[in-house]
Amino acid sequence: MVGLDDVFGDLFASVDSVVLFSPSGSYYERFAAVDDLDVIVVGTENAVGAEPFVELPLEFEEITDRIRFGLEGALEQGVIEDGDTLACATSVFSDEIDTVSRVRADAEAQTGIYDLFVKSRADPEVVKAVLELAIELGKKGQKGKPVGALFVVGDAGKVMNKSRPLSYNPFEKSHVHVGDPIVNVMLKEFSRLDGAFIISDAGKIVSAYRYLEPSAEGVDIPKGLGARHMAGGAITRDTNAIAIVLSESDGLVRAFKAGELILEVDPEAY
Ligand SMILES: Nc1ncnc2c1ncn2[C@@H]1O[C@H](COP(=O)(O)OP(=O)(O)OP(=O)(O)O)[C@@H](O)[C@H]1O
Ligand SMILES: [Mn+2]
Repeated sequence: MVGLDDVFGDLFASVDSVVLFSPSGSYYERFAAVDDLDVIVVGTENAVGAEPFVELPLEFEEITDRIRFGLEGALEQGVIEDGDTLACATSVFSDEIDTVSRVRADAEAQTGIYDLFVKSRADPEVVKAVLELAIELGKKGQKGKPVGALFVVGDAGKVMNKSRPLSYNPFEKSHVHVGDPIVNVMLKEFSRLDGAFIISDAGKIVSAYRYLEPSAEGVDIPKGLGARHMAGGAITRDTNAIAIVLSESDGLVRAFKAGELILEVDPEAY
């Protein structure tokens, strides 16, 4: 195996920082002990008490999403710089770190996936809860049948002004919040019905059954997506809300912000 270290060593030669994705404590300690090495930890929680730490809103199954999100967050937090070369160490096949990717941080290529959570008007926990709900709904369907759903999160007053009721609002006088298990059951139940759910910055369910009437001018969403996605995308251009859409037809969960598609995940992968 002579020379193998040299060849694979190129992967981490002269990197600016090492980015560890959800390392175990002992794994992290080994890196932290190396002199003059910038180590950044990325994960859904800071189990190793690392500094700097970049929080992931969910454990992206796709390694490219995971790394992209982590690096966008690290750029936003100023712990790496545009053009830095990074060795990103993550797990693909097991719970342990088994893969290293050499990646250059590119501020130009930002997808906005980090901003979606952290820089949205809505509380990141709320965005996370809605995304998880949409993924769960996509995975299981409703009573075994695929369902679609549209959640508009944040800037609820303005969203209400740009929409109208399709039916009586079951959340009219209630003060319930997304993330509460009982509320999630209700949301799943109501997802069979038409229209959008409107959720406030703090996660309060403001309304179900809303028909969105945003101006679709200047909205650039991929061709082939229908009215639900168009309405969801467009409302995020017209307001400071974000939209999380579960497609009944292709089963994917998509997130829109500022009129653009930011994130696409396959619930089956979670
Ligand atoms: N403007 C709107 N506001 C709220 N909900 C809407 C709006 N337009 C469509 N919908 C909802 O989306 C549902 C599906 O519509 P459509 O098939 O055109 O959308 P789609 O983008 O193709 O979504 P899917 O991938 O789930 O089929 C409608 O039955 C309706 O409940
Ligand atoms: Mn459709």
